[in-house]
Amino acid sequence: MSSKQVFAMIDDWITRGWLSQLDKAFAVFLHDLEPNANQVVLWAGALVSHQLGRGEVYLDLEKLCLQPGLTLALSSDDNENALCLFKADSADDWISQLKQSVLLASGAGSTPLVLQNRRLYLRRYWQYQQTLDRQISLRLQPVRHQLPADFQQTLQQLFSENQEQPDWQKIACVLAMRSRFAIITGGPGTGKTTTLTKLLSLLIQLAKHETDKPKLTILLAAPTGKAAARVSESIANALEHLQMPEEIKQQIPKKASTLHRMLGSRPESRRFQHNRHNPLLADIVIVDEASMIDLEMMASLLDALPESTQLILLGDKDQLASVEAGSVMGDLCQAAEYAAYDQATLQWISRYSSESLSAVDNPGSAINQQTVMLRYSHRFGEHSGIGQLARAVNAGNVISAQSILSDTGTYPDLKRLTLSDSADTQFKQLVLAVGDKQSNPGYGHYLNIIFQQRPNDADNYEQWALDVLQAFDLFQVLCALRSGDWGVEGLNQRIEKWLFPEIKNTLWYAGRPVMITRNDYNLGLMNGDIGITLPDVVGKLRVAFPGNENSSKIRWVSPMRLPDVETAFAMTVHKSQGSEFNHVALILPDTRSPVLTRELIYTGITRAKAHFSLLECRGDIFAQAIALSCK
Ligand SMILES: Nc1ncnc2c1ncn2[C@@H]1O[C@H](COP(=O)(O)OP(=O)(O)OP(=O)(O)O)[C@@H](O)[C@H]1O
Repeated sequence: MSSKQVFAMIDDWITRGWLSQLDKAFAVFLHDLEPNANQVVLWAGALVSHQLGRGEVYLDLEKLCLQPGLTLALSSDDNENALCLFKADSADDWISQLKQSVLLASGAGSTPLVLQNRRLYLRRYWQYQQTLDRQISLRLQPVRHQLPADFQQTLQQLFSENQEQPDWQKIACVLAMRSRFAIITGGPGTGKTTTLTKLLSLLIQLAKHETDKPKLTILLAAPTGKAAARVSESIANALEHLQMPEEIKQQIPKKASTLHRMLGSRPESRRFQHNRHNPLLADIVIVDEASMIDLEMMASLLDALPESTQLILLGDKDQLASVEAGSVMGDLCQAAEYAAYDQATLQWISRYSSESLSAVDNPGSAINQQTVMLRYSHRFGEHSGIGQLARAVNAGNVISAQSILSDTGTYPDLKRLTLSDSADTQFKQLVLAVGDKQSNPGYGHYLNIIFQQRPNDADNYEQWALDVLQAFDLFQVLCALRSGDWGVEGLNQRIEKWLFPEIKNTLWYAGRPVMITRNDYNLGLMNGDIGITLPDVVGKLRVAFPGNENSSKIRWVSPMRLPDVETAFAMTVHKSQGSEFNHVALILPDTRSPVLTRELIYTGITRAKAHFSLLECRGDIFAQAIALSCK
């Protein structure tokens, strides 16, 4: 096939919606670099770019030849003919043709493509992966071969009230004392923050014992402002309930910053102020909501850490991966549920925690040895429909998930609605509901506060705005897609009309919630931050954003200074990561889509703290989504 024919086929794929102009542009770029490049190189370029666009950092050639439709997540059912091109070849055929090109190397160099273990990368992403592998493996070496004699007693005291058997929280602490890398994963309310607080108190005591260091430098971060605010709140809560000496409590950080702020972001640049030449000064760095971190950000973080810094990652491995390329947390936590510990790890656990775990037939990787999965949700007990539903979805158990959803007698925190059309009245009622924290709130609640509780005096303005922001957080409509009647765009238009029928041709109005869609370093507003448009003391519209992570003061911004925002009555599940709402209404579209996966449904459900409503236009989409996993 000539290059002209390849580009004609790529155009056909673009028409089908399978590839983008960006993917073609990358193939054209390769062709410009090597005009004689064979067709495999051009296709490989377009497909690596396509995979990156859907969050995959490499193209798996083996999988491509076996299951092209699935590997590339192509949306149509009639893709067989178009894909026979790939099925005819084996991965070895692809590799031997790729290796003839000057555009590809199997490691160091400057070629745009890198082939490693039958995986094809863009060089930049291969480098990120190298940084990640190297920096993590450095930290996996044990730094302690034994712990002080009185350590066990301190540990027993800290965990004396825990009822779980085995006590995974205790095991997580013991393992994290061994080396400079640890992962603590678990669903919502499994005690990640509580465990972290206890772990930090142990590490502070240990450092005092080992080095008599007066104070450890501990940094706490999360990928978004909202996630940083949540972890700060959880740590403050945990510290309130834990018994430990005041001098230790004082060393535990109470405020998290965003990763961007911690690393020192620079306007209009992907690079950070902190890197290997200007490392962060920290003994311990903790990152919460680590499932939201993409490969580039994780590589930047690791690049900025001195070798001696201990890194602790917390998060829920079963949540959706970041929107950007690379499901780092999911990859690092592979097989975490099997607790595939080797003999050395089992001995360490039993020696210091007195927990005895059974040996497994196939012990896992070095990363597995430093990973602990917390399994018992202290927030969603056995009677919580949200907890039960999340577990069934996560296990891919369609029958159980369906029956939990239908059993509203047993689980009053769940609701399931089948929508007749886009103007369904039940949906409208749910959105308009006033409710309050206890009953199912809709958007009527925050609007009541705006229009009925607006203070007459300037003194109470700040508090009123805080109340509005908190009330808006009680309810959120989530959806899977951006476009279409059931995507962010269609839903935002409809909900706006329902709530503000009198508003016409006006972009800005009192009550409009907006989400930032692009980092604005000058204003200190990050992609995903949400603000509400409110009239200020003299009636002029301004947008109220919660204070940044180190302050609880409202940040008032003029709408004129916010070019990159969109209305936020509905947001994608992806954008909702790191946030929680009392009531979540998850709307599934009326057509199948490769983005509708088990991880998306699980993430949507677990954003709900007290009430979860599933809104469907077609009965089969929920079951199909649960059956499809990103893993
Ligand atoms: N072992 C335990 N026994 C009893 N209650 C616990 C235990 N561990 C945690 N909790 C309680 O469960 C609740 C959730 O704990 P925590 O905030 O640590 O969980 P998390 O996994 O960090 O939650 P999130 O997913 O929201 O970040 C808190 O009220 C905490 O006090």
